[in-house]
Amino acid sequence: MTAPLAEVAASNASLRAFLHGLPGVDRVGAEARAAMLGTRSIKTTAKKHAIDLAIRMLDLTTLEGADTPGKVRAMCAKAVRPDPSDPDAPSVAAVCVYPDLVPVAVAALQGTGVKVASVATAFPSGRSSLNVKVAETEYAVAAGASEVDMVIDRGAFLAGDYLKVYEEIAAVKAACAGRAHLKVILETGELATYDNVRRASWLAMLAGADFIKTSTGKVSPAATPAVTLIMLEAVRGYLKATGRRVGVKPAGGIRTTKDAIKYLVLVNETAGPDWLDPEWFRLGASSLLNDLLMQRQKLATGRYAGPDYFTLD
Ligand SMILES: O=C[C@H](O)COP(=O)(O)O
Repeated sequence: MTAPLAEVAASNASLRAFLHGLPGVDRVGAEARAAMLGTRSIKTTAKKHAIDLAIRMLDLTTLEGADTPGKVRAMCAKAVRPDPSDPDAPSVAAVCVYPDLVPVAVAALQGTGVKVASVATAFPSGRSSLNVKVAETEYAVAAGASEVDMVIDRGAFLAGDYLKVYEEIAAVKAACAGRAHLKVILETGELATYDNVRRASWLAMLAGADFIKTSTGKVSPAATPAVTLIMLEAVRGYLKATGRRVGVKPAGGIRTTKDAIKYLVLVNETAGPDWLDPEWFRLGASSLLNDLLMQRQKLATGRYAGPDYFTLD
């Protein structure tokens, strides 16, 4: 980190000065660029590659109060071998579950290479004490989660208490103890402005985020191309300023292959092709995988399998 950036978190005033000194987002320009990139068509040969890449980048997610060990085990089986009729179909990157289901997912995925991500820090609201948030993170990591998806304290952020948000992220990062990657969920649907999305992205990265993630999937709007564009610009700028690469994860409401491919185009054109890797880009989704598999099979055979061919997402 350059010297001035290292000093940014010395106080709330210095954080505020830095974050409010970032260039303002041109809302109309960002939305127009995201929309324009969304209309790019790609060749059929590239489409097969894009679908496989999207599967490899997928954080297959279930975050429901009604989740059961059986549901998580079934999801893990699907994560490893999404299409039982095609051994060449790639596995997803990770499954994402609530902390108490981490042991179930870890047992089911042992030796497969599919990672286990746990939400933490009083997901989705983030309303609890720091002690509880840190304890929940420690619990998930001790249970074997190799990725932690935390939420920021949006109340503190919107009240201008940037230092509180920074210190919380840093404490959760410390609780990951070098054993888990930290994804920081900004919950962009609650941040009110694109300028705030840019500020929250930088704040999370300064505090140690390995990934910045758009949304919990519990708030509308969730991921949008324009918000993701702003976050991709932020990670590109942060790499330039510090030499450290941070990943990006749009999540929530991504349900179709068409949408997934739009995000891949956005990554390629905004952050650059170095981010086109599951190490640096993920798609968080509970019900995208079946559409990717159906489109994949359509490309291979020329026809769609019936909608009930694949097990339910
Ligand atoms: O992190 C992922 C999201 O919670 C999934 O949201 P979704 O159910 O809208 O796909």
